[in-house]
Amino acid sequence: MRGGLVASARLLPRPLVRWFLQRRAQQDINENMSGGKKVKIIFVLGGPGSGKGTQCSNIVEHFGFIHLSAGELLRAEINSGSENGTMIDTIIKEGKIVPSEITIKLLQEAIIKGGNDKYIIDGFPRNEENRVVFESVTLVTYFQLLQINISPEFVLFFDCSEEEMERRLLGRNQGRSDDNIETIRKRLKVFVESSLPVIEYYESKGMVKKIDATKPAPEVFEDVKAIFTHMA
Ligand SMILES: Nc1ncnc2c1ncn2[C@@H]1O[C@H](COP(=O)(O)OP(=O)(O)OP(=O)(O)O)[C@@H](O)[C@H]1O
Ligand SMILES: O=c1ccn([C@@H]2O[C@H](COP(=O)(O)O)[C@@H](O)[C@H]2O)c(=O)[nH]1
Ligand SMILES: [Mg+2]
Repeated sequence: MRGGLVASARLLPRPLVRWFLQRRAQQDINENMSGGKKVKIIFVLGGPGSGKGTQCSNIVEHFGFIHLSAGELLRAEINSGSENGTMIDTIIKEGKIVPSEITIKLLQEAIIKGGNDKYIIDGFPRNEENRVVFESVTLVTYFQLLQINISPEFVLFFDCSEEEMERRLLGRNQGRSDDNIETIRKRLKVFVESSLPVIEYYESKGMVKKIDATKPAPEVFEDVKAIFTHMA
């Protein structure tokens, strides 16, 4: 049967075959991950300590999304004793960005395992390369490698002053190896230099919903709630 299909496909023009395979693969991704529904992805971005994790927990509780924190996935990878663990640990302590292929593999696995149709991805994409690679996921499917597009519904941006973020991180007290003043300063610099351009990119496409994150957490959630209530 498969041999017959391959033979028939060879008789068709290549662009047509490619288009057909790409459509089938995209349908398969959507169906495998969500029982036939289109998978919704929302990126939650903001500087270190802006309150992404805090608000994502609220979103999960009220709106039934699965929360994937790229930083948490990387910390779990370190703790699992994986061969990349030491390298990831060093990068996090330096406040730098882990290579895209590592983070994206962890995110893809978590999305497929999640089996849900709504995901909030917290703290990713961290730079332009993360964004471009994630939006063009490469899959081995049917006869060849295919590029499949996964783009977010919108980007939730927690806008917070550096002073406030630094104060919050120094008081977080969760035993994180990067919550020390040297690493915090490096993370703030990397945020401005590498992560803000990603937010600007999505802003230029009209996809950013900006929230004033300097306010107390319950007030921030009121603003978040308004956005998610409208999208439901
Ligand atoms: N609106 C807020 N006002 C005051 N403190 C807050 C607010 N939101 C979160 N916090 C506190 O600030 C600290 C950092 O919050 P959180 O972990 O949610 O930030 P984050 O953006 O996920 O940071 P990171 O990028 O480092 O993971 C936590 O101790 C949290 O309790
Ligand atoms: O996409 C990502 C996300 C995170 N990192 C690294 O992890 C730390 C901590 O991330 P949080 O989102 O603050 O939990 C971050 O400073 C990076 O070093 C990453 O490289 N790529
Ligand atoms: Mg966080």
